[in-house]
Amino acid sequence: MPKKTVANLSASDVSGKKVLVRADFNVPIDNGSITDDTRIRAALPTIQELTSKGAKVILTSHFGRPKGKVNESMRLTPVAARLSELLGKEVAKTDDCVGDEVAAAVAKMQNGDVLLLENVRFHAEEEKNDPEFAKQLASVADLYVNDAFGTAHRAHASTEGVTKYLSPSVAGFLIEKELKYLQAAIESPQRPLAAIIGGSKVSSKIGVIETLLEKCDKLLIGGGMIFTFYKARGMKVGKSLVEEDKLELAKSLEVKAKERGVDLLLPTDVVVADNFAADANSQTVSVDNIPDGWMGLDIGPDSVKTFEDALADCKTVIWNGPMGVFEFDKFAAGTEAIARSLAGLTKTGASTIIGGGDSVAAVEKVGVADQMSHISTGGGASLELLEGKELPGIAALDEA
Ligand SMILES: Nc1ncnc2c1ncn2[C@@H]1O[C@H](COP(=O)(O)OP(=O)(O)O)[C@@H](O)[C@H]1O
Ligand SMILES: O=C(OP(=O)(O)O)[C@H](O)COP(=O)(O)O
Repeated sequence: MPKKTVANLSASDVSGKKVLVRADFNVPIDNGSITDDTRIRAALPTIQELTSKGAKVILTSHFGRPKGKVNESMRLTPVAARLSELLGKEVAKTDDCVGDEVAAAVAKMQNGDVLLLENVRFHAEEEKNDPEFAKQLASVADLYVNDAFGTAHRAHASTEGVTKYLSPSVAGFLIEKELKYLQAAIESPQRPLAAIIGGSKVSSKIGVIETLLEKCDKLLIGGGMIFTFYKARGMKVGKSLVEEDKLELAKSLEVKAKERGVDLLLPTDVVVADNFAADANSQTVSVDNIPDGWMGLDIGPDSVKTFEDALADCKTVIWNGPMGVFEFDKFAAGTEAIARSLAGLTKTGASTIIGGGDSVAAVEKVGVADQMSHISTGGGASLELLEGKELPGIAALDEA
């Protein structure tokens, strides 16, 4: 069901109104400095739309996993500072997200002002989706906008609970954009549709692989999970990563792909290392020739070529998870080649979608992030959406 969005709100719906906006400001911070402000910039269109229409914008977000207690290193103070710079206006911040201090700060707001509430996960009630806490959060506002795509798969007080106390409850522009690309890719893609799945754990990607087998024309698998597939075929994988309890599952996925006529491609050569380290000794071998005691840490050049050929005619490509241990330069070539290949595909008019998490870091490392059609701001959320799951933070919003 399509959801109501900020675009459906008229100036009179929001002018002079207090709008609680849930954003995902869970950004990487190192020693108090934000190292990647993508998620903050992604929230700006919604904030600016609301302030330009005369709303008082009250922002709420979590940061990290403080487990329901105040944690000084997880305050949102650096986010308020960065927001002030990006918006070109003062963004005040409270020391808590509920209580008298918040009520007083909101009472002082003028139309067009922006206020940031402290990390909502300092209260255990947030993750428990406690109704009383949700009511308290909602009490300072007139209406609700959820733009926290990265947290939309969590049914928490600030993402789901508050919608029961605020009306209207609508989606922000970021959630609208994420749904537009991710849902279209899976529900009504331009074909051929290819998915590239990498990363380290079969167990965490199994749901998405199963769903993609129903939808894709081609499924390319790389990363650490390929060795579970090889071992399931009875091949030797040396010291490579294997999930022993997923061998049967890997076999059944290959059978399912055949039955459905999906082209399931596994690498034919790999770069192996004599230990898991940036400076390990390495060699490229065929996958049926992995030496005892060595571990596969990247896909090899023949596999890159096979993957590139398979992708060449695709009109939609979804990518989630690196092809190898790209954090180590020696084992980054496969991931980097796929990133470049996708950048080239975008130029041919294909829709290229990066499903969050480590693949985003990879396309940024290669410098081709701006050459992708869409880069999701949610790792877990985009995976759940691609798996066909309902995201509670979106399901709870008003229908259009
Ligand atoms: N061949 C491999 N062996 C071990 N780890 C790998 C391999 N290929 C990729 N990885 C690791 O997988 C990690 C990314 O996994 P990610 O996409 O977050 O998903 P998940 O761990 O849930 O499968 C990266 O840190 C990368 O180093
Ligand atoms: O960073 C996030 O998730 P992601 O790493 O899956 O993209 C979100 O802010 C959600 O955080 P959470 O997984 O602690 O609920």
